[in-house]
Amino acid sequence: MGRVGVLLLNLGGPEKLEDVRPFLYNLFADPEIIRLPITWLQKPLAWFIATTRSSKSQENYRQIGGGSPLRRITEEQAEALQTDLHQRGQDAKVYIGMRYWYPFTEEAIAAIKRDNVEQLVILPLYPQFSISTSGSSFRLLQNLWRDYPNLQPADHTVIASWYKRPGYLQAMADLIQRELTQYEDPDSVHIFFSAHGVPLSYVEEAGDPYQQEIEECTELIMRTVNRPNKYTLAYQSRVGPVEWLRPYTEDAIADLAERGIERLLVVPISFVSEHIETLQEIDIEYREIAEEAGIHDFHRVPALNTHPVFISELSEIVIDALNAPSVDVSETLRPAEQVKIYPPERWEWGMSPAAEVWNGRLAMLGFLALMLELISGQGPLHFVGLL
Ligand SMILES: C=CC1=C(C)c2cc3[nH]c(cc4nc(cc5[nH]c(cc1n2)c(C)c5CCC(=O)O)C(CCC(=O)O)=C4C)c(C)c3C=C
Ligand SMILES: [Fe+2]
Ligand SMILES: [Fe+2]
Repeated sequence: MGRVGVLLLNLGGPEKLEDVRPFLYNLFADPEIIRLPITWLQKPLAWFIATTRSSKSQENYRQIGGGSPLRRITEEQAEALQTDLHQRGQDAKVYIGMRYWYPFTEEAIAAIKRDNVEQLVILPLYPQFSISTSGSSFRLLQNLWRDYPNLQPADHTVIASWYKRPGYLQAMADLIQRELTQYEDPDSVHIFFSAHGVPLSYVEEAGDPYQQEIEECTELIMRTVNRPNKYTLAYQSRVGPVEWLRPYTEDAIADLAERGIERLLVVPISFVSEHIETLQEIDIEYREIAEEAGIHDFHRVPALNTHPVFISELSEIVIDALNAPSVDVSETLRPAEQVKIYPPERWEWGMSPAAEVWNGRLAMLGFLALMLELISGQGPLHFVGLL
C-alpha cells in the first residue's frame, strides 16, 4: 500500500489587513456563495462587493489583532492530528487546503501529488455539511480532478459531515460543562447555540441539509451535556439583502432578554476554530447587544481548537474511513445544474427571448447601480444592505 494522506479542508482567512480585499474577492467569486443570473457578471460583482465591503470587514479584523487566527489554529490541528495518528500506528501525512486563502486547496493537491499519496482521506473541518462550505470545497476538488485527472490519488474518500461522532459531542459537552461549573447556580444559565447562517433558499430550494444537521447536532450535544438547562438555537453572520435561516442571533438575544433571562452561555457550533465570527461578532457585537438588553452575564465557550478528545475523534474518523469503502466527491454533490441557489429559477440564463431581454436589462441596471454607487458612495446596493 502506498502513502496515506489526510486533506483537511477549511475556509481560510486573511492574515493581514491587506489580505482582506483579495480574500473577500475569492469568497464572492465563488458561485456556491453567490450565484448570479448572468455568469459573466460574477467576477465584476465579486470585485465590486469585495472593494466596497473591505473597509468594514478590515475594521472587524483590526479589532481582533489585524488578521484571522484561522491558519495558525488549523496548522496546530493538523499537527496534533498527525501526531495522534502516528501514535496509533497510522503513518499518515496531514495536508491543509483552504478555500479562499493560503494555503489554497490547489497547493495541497500539488503537494499530495508530489508526495505520491495513494490513499487520501478528505476531511472538512466543518462538522455539518453545507453547500456553501464543505460543498464548495468538494466542488473545487471535483473541478480540479476533472481538468487534471493525473492529480487525483488512486484511492480517495470523502467525509461529508461528522457532527454525530461521539468524541466530537463529548468534547463540545466538556467545554460547556467546564463553563457551567464556574457559576454559583449553573441550572439558571441559558445555553445559546449560535450557528453560522445560510440564505433560506439554500435549504428550501437547493436542498442544503445544513439546517437539519445543525438542529440535530444541538440536540445531540444537549443530550450529551445531560443537564436541565434551557437552550436556544439561532443563526448569526447574515450578509446581503436576502432572507437567511431564522431566528437571527440578535433577535433571539433580544427575545430572551425580554423574557427576563440574565445569564447567557453562547456556544458557537458550526466551526471548530476561533475565527472572526467568534472573536469579533460574538465577543464584541453580540455581547454589546446583550448587555444593552439587560443580559449582564454573557459568556462564550471557547472553540474546540486542539481539544484532545476532539483531535482523537478526528483520528478515529480517518481510520474508519480508511477501512470503509471509498466515497467519491461526486456522491456528496448534486449535479451542478440541480443546485439552484441564487436566484429563483425564472431568472436563469436561458435561450428564450424573454430571458435574453431580461438578462440585458438586468445587466444594464446592475451596471448603472454600480456606477451610481461608485460615484456617490451611496445607492441601491447600500440600501438593500449588501455593502
Ligand atoms: C459553517 C460555517 C460557515 C458557513 C455556513 C458560511 C456561509 C457563508 N458565509 C458568507 C460570507 C462570509 N463569510 C465570511 C467569513 C467566514 N465564514 C465562515 C464560516 C462559514 N460561512 C468563517 C469561519 C469565516 C471567517 C474566517 C476568518 O477570517 O476567521 C466573510 C468575511 C468576513 C466578513 O466580511 O464578515 C463573508 C463575507 C456567506 C455569503 C455564506 C453563505 C452563503
Ligand atoms: Fe462565512
Ligand atoms: Fe460576520
